[in-house]
Amino acid sequence: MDAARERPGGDARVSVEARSFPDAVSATEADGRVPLIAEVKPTSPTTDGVREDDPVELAREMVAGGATALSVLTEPEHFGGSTESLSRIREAVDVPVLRKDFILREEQLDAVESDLVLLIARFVGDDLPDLVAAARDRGFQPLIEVHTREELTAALAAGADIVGINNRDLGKLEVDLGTFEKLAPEVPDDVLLVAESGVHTTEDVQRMRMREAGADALLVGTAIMDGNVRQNTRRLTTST
Ligand SMILES: O=C(O)c1ccccc1NCC(=O)[C@H](O)[C@H](O)COP(=O)(O)O
Repeated sequence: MDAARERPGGDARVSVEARSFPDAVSATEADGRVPLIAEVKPTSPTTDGVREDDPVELAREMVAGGATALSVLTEPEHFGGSTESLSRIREAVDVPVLRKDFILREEQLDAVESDLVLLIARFVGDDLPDLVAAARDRGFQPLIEVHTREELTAALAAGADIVGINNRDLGKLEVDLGTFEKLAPEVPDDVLLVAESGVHTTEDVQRMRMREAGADALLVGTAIMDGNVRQNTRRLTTST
């Protein structure tokens, strides 16, 4: 995390007019589709190779496939992302866009505009309440990512209203869909709940959306980036 902490912020404080993620989720539900955040992830520590397509084209295909929102990696070293890709994508689509990165310092929020920003409880620790406030002050909708009960407690104490439960253990890099099933019942009903990572099949979608687990939305990267992006997105968004 030392390298992530060193990464620069922006030249000036940003002020965002965010596209509402909760409204986009409600509209997707009303349309009879599965609310899905499709992730533009050119590569990752657990993926072979790099997807070299223009990220804007990938993003447009995801939206054409029915994605409710997009997640765009801006981390350059391990995920092949950039703030420039995010800006171009947000310009090209009209759905909410999540900035996916390892944000550790307030100034890093100013590197680029987006509608949502990811804050990972595991990495920000005691700084979570201040970063949530700093993100909201700028107009961002913070999506707070957790993987354990302790992190969920910290997220709720920090006032989280959008929580992502990551099925991937970012220490061991192992994925277990049971993580979401275990923690989801402890999330209050008024919190918008996102199931992250490890969703590949329509059965996985249904598993995360089942009554007990109850994901309001899913965040999917690998299963969408691997092959025809539009078809992959459509398959998952129509698997009701
Ligand atoms: O995706 C990785 O390999 C990874 C490795 C180390 C830290 C984070 C990582 N991914 C971040 C994510 O949470 C996922 O990109 C996202 O939830 C989508 O997951 P998936 O659908 O399993 O690609």
